[in-house]
Amino acid sequence: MIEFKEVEKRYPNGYLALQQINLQIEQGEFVAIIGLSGAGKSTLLRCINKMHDITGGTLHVNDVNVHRLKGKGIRHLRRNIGMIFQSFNLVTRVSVLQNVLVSFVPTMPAWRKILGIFTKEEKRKALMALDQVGILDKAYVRVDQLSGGQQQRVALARTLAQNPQIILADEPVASLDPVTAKQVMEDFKRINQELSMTILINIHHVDLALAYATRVIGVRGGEIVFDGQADEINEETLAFIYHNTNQERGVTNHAMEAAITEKNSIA
Ligand SMILES: Nc1ncnc2c1ncn2[C@@H]1O[C@H](COP(=O)(O)OP(=O)(O)OP(=O)(O)O)[C@@H](O)[C@H]1O
Repeated sequence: MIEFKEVEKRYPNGYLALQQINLQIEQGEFVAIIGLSGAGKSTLLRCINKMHDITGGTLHVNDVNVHRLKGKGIRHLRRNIGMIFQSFNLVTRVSVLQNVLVSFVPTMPAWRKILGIFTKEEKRKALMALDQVGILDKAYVRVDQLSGGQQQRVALARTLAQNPQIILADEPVASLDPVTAKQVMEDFKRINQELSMTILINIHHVDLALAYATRVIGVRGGEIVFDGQADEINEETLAFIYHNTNQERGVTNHAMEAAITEKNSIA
């Protein structure tokens, strides 16, 4: 379980990015975090694996107080929490399999790290992870020969090979075309359902958030302003989450209507 209690995050320059965050996420949930750019979605996600340190309140992951962790404790936490980025973060000049095998490096003895030797079992697990995301046939292809969607699947396989309990995905489909974005969301959904991994996904595509996640958290100005089931979301709640005094209301409403129409067509 991930548990935020009265969490605050103030950046060193004094900017208060998160305040009064109270949240409980049970193992196996599929949560989408939505909100305007700058609302605090990435900050919220990155506090969970201690990429950012909270500056107030408490944050526990499976009863471990994240703020207190140091060195080995942080490495252990991150072995249990996979992270997926918009930019895939792959080494594009080597093979798909080599990229997935990288997930074992943190737990390998130093001599194997230096020589780059992987065991049969590690290779088997890496190939299984590629199979889980449907790109086993690409195992020996160089990453730079794959499409964006396939590259995001490699990133997902690399995370799966590490067998985490939680996957944090920061805008994983932002750079993909709509069809590929849906395929990647399907991968997340399948992994969530079949492996009971908790998935937390930051996403700008409200339509995809509503179609695939079971729970939606709306962040506005560093605070949680909505927390409920995807099917509880309507135009009014979206207007509240996406309320921005600097934006033309008409434009915002148009975007929301489009999102709801799209959600209904996906569902
Ligand atoms: N290192 C930092 N130092 C100071 N302020 C920061 C830092 N990182 C983020 N911020 C600010 O904190 C606020 C929240 O940023 P965050 O990246 O969490 O928003 P977001 O909702 O994920 O936005 P986006 O959807 O554009 O990625 C923003 O106003 C941002 O400018």
